[in-house]
Amino acid sequence: MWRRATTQSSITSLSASASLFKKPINIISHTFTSTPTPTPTPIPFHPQETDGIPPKHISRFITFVLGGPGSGKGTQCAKIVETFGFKHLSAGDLLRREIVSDTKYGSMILTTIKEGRIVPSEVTVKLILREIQSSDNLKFLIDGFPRSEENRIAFEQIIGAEPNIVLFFDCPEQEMVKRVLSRNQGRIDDNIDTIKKRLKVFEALNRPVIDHYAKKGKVHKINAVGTEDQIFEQVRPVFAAFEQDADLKAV
Ligand SMILES: Nc1ncnc2c1ncn2[C@@H]1O[C@H](COP(=O)(O)OP(=O)(O)OP(=O)(O)O)[C@@H](O)[C@H]1O
Ligand SMILES: Nc1ccn([C@H]2C[C@H](O)[C@@H](COP(=O)(O)O)O2)c(=O)n1
Ligand SMILES: [Mg+2]
Repeated sequence: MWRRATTQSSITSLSASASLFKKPINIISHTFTSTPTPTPTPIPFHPQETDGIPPKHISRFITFVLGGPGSGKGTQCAKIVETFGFKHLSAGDLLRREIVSDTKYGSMILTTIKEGRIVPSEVTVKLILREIQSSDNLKFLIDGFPRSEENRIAFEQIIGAEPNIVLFFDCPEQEMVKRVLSRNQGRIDDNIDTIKKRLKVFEALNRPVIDHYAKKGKVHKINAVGTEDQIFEQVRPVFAAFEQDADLKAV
C-alpha cells in the first residue's frame, strides 16, 4: 500500500515531501501574474487512490539542481538518473526544444539565451510542469531551475510547495569557463561573451535562490572540482539517504 513519507532522513527532514504535490496542478487554466507573490495559489484537491498506486499528486520528490554554467549539473544528473532512477528535466534543454520546434516562444527564447539572460518564468514553469504532469516517474531532477527568485516564486506559487532538496554544484569561475569553452555541443551560448554574461546573471540572480534554500537547510553543497566520478561520490550519499524513505523506494 502506498504511504506518505513519515521517516526522518539524517541529512534533511522529509516533512516537506509529505506536503509536496498533494494537489493536482492545472497549468492550462492557471493564470500567471506579472508580480508573483509568495502566497501559494489555492488549487482544487481531488484525491483518487486505487489499488495502492500513488495518485500523481502525492509525494512527488523534487530536487532542484543548481550551479553556475558548466559546473557539471547535466553530467551529474545523468549519473543520478542511472543510479537512482530519477526523471531529469533540464530547463535549458526544454527551452532549446522550443527554439528547435519554432513554437510561439521560440524566437524570444533564442534571443534571451544568446544574451545570457533569463527567460520569463511564465514560459519556463509551464514547460517544466507539463513534463512533470506527463511523467510516470515521481522523482524529478529539475536542472538549471530556479535561476532567479522570480523563477522560484512562480514555481512555488503554482505547486503550493517547495523542493525536497537542492543540490548546489560549487565550482570556481575559471573552471566553469574552461569547461564551457571546450564543451563542443554547438550551443549558441557557449562563447566567451555570453559566458561572461551568464556568470554575472548567476551571481546576481541565482545566488539569492541558493541562499534562500540554504537558510531552510535544504541545500547540499557539492565541491564540483575533480573527476566526474569523484564528484558523484559526494552526490551519491545524498540520494542514498533518501532511498531509505518509503516515498523514494515505492516509485
Ligand atoms: N568533473 C568534471 N571535470 C571536467 N569536465 C567536466 C566535469 N563534469 C562535466 N564536465 C564537462 O564540462 C562541460 C559542462 O558540463 P555540464 O554540461 O554537465 O555542465 P552544466 O552545469 O550542465 O552547464 P550548463 O549550465 O551550461 O548547462 C561538459 O563538456 C562536461 O563533459
Ligand atoms: N530556469 C532557466 C534555465 C535556463 N534558462 C536559459 C538561460 C540559460 O543561459 C540557458 C541555458 O540553460 P542551461 O542549459 O545552461 O541550464 O537557458 C532560463 O532562462 N531559465
Ligand atoms: Mg546543463
